[in-house]
Amino acid sequence: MNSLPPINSTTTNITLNSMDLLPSSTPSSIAILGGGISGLTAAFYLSILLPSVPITIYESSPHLGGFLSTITLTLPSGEDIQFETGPRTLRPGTLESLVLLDVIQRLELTSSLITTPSKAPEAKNRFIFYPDRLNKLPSSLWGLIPAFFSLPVLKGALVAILKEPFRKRRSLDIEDESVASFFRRRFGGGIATNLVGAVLHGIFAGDVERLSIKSVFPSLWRKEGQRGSVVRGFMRCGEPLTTPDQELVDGVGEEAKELKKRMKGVSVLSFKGGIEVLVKSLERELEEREMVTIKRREEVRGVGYDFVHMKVTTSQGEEQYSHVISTLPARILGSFLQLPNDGLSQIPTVTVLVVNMYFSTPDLVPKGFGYLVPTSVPFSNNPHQLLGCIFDPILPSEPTGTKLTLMFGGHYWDTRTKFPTEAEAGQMARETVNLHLGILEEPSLVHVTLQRECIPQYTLGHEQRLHAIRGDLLDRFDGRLAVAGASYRGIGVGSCIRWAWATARAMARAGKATGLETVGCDTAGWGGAVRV
Ligand SMILES: C=Cc1c2[nH]c(c1C)Cc1[nH]c(c(CCC(=O)O)c1C)Cc1[nH]c(c(C)c1CCC(=O)O)Cc1[nH]c(c(C)c1C=C)C2
Repeated sequence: MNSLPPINSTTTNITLNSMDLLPSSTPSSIAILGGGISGLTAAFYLSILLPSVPITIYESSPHLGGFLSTITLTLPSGEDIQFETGPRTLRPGTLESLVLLDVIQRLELTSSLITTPSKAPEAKNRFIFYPDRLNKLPSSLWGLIPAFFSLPVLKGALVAILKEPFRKRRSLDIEDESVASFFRRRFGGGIATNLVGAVLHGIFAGDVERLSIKSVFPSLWRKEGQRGSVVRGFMRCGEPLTTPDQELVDGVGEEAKELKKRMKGVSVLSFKGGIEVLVKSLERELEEREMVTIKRREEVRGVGYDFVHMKVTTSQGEEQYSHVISTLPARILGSFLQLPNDGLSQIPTVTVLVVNMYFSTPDLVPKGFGYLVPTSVPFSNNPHQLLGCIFDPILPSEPTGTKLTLMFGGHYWDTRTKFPTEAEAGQMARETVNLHLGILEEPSLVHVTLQRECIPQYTLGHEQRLHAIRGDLLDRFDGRLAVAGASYRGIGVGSCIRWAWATARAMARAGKATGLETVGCDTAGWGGAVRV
């Protein structure tokens, strides 16, 4: 199963800039902090690359997988309905999905895949609720022209796009900017608040006025910098792959590239049995590896370095390792590292309230992926601060009906300390589907999950913060402590897997890493080019 060759020597030709000045130390024992998808992926690849090195995963909860969780509820009739309470789909179209596909084929999960073609209504029909109704977004270039004239949410957008190439390019002293300010400067206010604000609800559950264009849409920022215009930048194709992306393409197995070719025309992936299948397979695989130990219900409380060993303090005691990879949320790691520039503590997160509902009547919503609600919708039309609603597919094993997942809160609840109870959340969801979709029927099943601090926010200055964190980690830990996870370089499952793989590889090959080696380098990510 493992076509990735193990590493049995410290001599590698990897380029790590300032890291090259540090003495290399071959990992002899590695701790992974956090058993979410990033921690599991890092452990998975380390156990392949360094098969004789002991690896210990620390997870504070009894379950692995973090926010990835599939649940099954039973109707009074005895039939089961499956819900996802967190991320549910994986995107095979991005360059970084190569690592996800590498994991999938190594775990022999290809036969469990469920694929949704890009042309299927469930993938291509996306809606924005604005100001009091669903606006179906165009799914093709041809559909765009009539949509400019008929959709309230696209009012003024055509003129804004035509004018964009003639707008002044940004001044050289702007180092970063909020997404809203960037779009206002390039396209005017309407697109920024209505369209882009909604899209950021559907990715970061975040505030378009606070998120950083440079970290959230790096390719748009780059296009303006290089071509003076986003629209002109899009007209230029065929840019060469950047170094981190080339390393990605070169680093994954041929089978993953083959699988990627088979995924042409696929919009999203999931698994029969839900997204948790990925977690369970990784867990099973790691449990079978003699050198891997998984410590559940063991909370990490501190990390130290005495210039010889890394020390991990947990709720159960203290252990020594040669190297550590932290996949804990940046703020938690920051609270016990207290680095001089304190960059870790400045990466905030938002809380999202997820309500899953099942109604026994089918087709209560149009065919599609779901809808998003921008901040510009009047309060009276979105009193409970819904961010968006997913129209979940009914599985072949399930009775006919309508399945919805509503997501509330996010940045709207930044200053809240008290969140709705289960009963209040259920009521909020009922009132919202009534107001937005005209659904009056009582749901047969309702499930509420408060995902506390689940999505990191790449706010203004995020990239500078990452530079500072990299410097602090090198100064303090000599490349023995590296970071991975959603806090840094991409919040989706695919990004978490890509960067955990990259960090594990850097640590295994060079014996020193921060996980932030390529900060500042262009990468395709989910916001950029899609090529293999
Ligand atoms: C309403 C809230 C949310 C919805 N999804 C997420 C939230 C917070 C989380 C999320 N969605 C995307 C990502 C990026 C990584 C990935 O897994 O691909 C994350 C963390 C993907 C995404 N979802 C939407 C867009 C435009 C994107 C970017 C990639 C793409 O174009 O596919 C739109 C969207 N998200 C939600 C809905 C209801 C929706 C559109 C109708 C839910």
